[in-house]
Amino acid sequence: MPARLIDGKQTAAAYRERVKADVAAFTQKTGVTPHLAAVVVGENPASAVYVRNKQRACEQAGIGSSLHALPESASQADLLALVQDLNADPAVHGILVQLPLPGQIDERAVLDAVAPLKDVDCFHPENVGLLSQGRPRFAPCTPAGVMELLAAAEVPTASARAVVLGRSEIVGKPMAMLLLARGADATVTVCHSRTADLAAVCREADVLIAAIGRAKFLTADMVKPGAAVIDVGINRLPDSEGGGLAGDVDYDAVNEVAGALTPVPGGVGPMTVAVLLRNTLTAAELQTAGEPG
Ligand SMILES: Nc1nc(=O)c2c([nH]1)NC[C@@H]1CN(c3ccc(C(=O)N[C@@H](CCC(=O)O)C(=O)O)cc3)C=[N+]21
Ligand SMILES: [Mg+2]
Repeated sequence: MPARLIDGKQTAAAYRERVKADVAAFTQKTGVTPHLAAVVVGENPASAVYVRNKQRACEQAGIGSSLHALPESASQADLLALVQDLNADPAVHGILVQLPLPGQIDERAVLDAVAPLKDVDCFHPENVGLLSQGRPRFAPCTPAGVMELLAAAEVPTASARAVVLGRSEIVGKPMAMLLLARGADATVTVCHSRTADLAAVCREADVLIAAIGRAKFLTADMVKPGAAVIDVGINRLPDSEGGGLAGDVDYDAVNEVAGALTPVPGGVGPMTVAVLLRNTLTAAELQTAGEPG
């Protein structure tokens, strides 16, 4: 019995329509157009695709965007100077420094330099702190996108055992925070590549979030029959395996065991972009006098 498809494209489209209406109302009231500055360093082809998707989504939502590209050889000082300029520019509300960065640059130092009120990724320690205290300024894009998908698919979290597979700063850890938050009330286990009996731990999950960055890693024997499985993976397969995009989930096999399942592409990815739009409006509201903080 195949799993129920959780359609990220459809959920993201409805979410983006709501953001578009809120942006229009904000701009109408304040005369301010929210603006996202995207910073890209080097020639990473995946980054170029994602940043282009984000800019297109901005335009469709009435949000301005600009692309700030530095060469692969850029120094950390060059990048920090650019971030400082964007921090100081009142016309820029959101700043997104597309990861990964080239090896000569310390990602943590750069992400720490983004003004907390413009940190639409929710990567800055201040914003991660607010998130962990249950009073988030911004929703971490991918984890909040996952929560929207669970809600849209009417997957209950309050009574659920949730297992997060992966402990990254971008997904795993903030994902656990959102599932634990009052209102979501899940009972959360975070596991990772060093977890013993990983398959047994994953099989305990009613809600299983795969975010480890390894193509088709989550196999059917790791899924409790009927569980909801959310695939955060965005792995580019080598041409020898047919190329294209694969998730962290072995989709065809898990599809026969799970109760609900997100596809890759068409699942979490579009939601990540949609939440980024919401965060950019939030940033504009926070930085526009007279708007509720
Ligand atoms: N500062 C920063 N913030 C990020 O949020 C961030 C980042 N760096 N670096 C890379 C990852 C990856 N990421 C994706 C966003 C959208 C799709 C997306 O739209 N995916 C489409 C398919 C797109 C395609 O065709 O490749 C889908 O899954 O349906 C994927 C991946 C955000 N990231
Ligand atoms: Mg690096």
